[in-house]
Amino acid sequence: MLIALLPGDGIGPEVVEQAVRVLNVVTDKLTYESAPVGGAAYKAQGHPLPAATLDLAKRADAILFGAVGDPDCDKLERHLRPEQAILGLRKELALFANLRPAKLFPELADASALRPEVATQIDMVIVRELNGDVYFGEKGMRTTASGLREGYDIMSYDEAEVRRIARVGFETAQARGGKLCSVDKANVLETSQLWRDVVIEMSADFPDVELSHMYVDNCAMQLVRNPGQFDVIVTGNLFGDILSDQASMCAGSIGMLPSASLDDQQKGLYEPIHGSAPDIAGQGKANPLATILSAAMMLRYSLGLPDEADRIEAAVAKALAGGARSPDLGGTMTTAQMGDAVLAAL
Ligand SMILES: NC(=O)c1ccc[n+]([C@@H]2O[C@H](COP(=O)([O-])OP(=O)(O)OC[C@H]3O[C@@H](n4cnc5c(N)ncnc54)[C@H](O)[C@@H]3O)[C@@H](O)[C@H]2O)c1
Ligand SMILES: CC(C)[C@H](C(=O)O)[C@@H](O)C(=O)O
Ligand SMILES: [Mg+2]
Repeated sequence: MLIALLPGDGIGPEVVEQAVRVLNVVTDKLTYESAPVGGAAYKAQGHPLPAATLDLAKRADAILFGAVGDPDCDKLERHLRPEQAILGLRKELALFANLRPAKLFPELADASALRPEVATQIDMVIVRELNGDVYFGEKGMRTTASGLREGYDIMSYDEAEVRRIARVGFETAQARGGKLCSVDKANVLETSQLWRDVVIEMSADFPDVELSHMYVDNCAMQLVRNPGQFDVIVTGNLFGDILSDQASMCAGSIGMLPSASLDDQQKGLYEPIHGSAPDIAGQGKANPLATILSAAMMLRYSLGLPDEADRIEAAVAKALAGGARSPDLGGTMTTAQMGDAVLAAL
């Protein structure tokens, strides 16, 4: 099976390297092809998502992605910025369902920003819509009648978009604890009112799922107050982006959270939820566990290798139990040493 490796920028290549080392030990069924993406691709080829990179992503059985983002590129026209590469891949491949599991490894209770007795309750999946919302609406800069510069980004969802992600939310809840919390801002936004109406309509097909609704500002607060109340959260693109970074820190570190971005078949892109972390890039300080756990999700969701996925996840737990800690977890181990610790625990 062909894996497209898209390491990207900053710490992306550093963490992907460790994930490949781990994959190579658990299975010999994979072949790899790499391609530049993001700022690296812009600098080499003049575009953040070159045609050959997109073609590889389409041909591959699954994609393992690092991160994109480069401060050198922040002043480029938007369509040339590194971030357009990940947005383009998600859209071109119709990867609309982003699963971001946030679970506290018990050994990391002291790394969480929350009190240990609160943090240990965290075991949730955030199901984030990935192809719509304010991310993909009409946007631009214009001048108002009074001569002021004005930026605008249109937020919208149509009912079919809401239905397909809500279905993933309900089904994810069915396979877990049976609780789904739909997060929106229906008290202010029409986009959210439609979201809520459609989710309620769909709940008739899932009588076994206990559905609740929460405004996003309250959800941000509840994630810190009592994260154990959540089983599955389903939400839009922007709210899901923000809430998942917050959930990551409740669960110990942004360097711990993996993700799967799925289409309606088996195809998936797998990446840590964090970015290219320019502040620590090239220093061996990046925690590779989010990417290693993303590789495990890839084995499970796209490649039909659940036992190998279990093996990786167990090795990560064992490495943490054995004291493996990168700086974000309060330790001093390098990126490669964290990879070594997982390999030793396999
Ligand atoms: N999917 C993606 O490729 C993706 C995701 C988020 C941000 N970005 C991009 O990354 C760049 C930097 O963004 P940012 O600083 O807001 O977010 P970031 O996630 O890159 O970093 C935020 C903070 O978390 C730390 N951090 C992140 N990952 C870590 C890891 N694995 N181990 C240890 N510490 C880690 C960083 O050092 C930094 O202090 C921007 O260009 C942004 O657009 C890309
Ligand atoms: C880099 C950016 C476009 C991206 C997003 O907003 O989706 C990132 O923050 C993420 O969480 O994957
Ligand atoms: Mg994000």
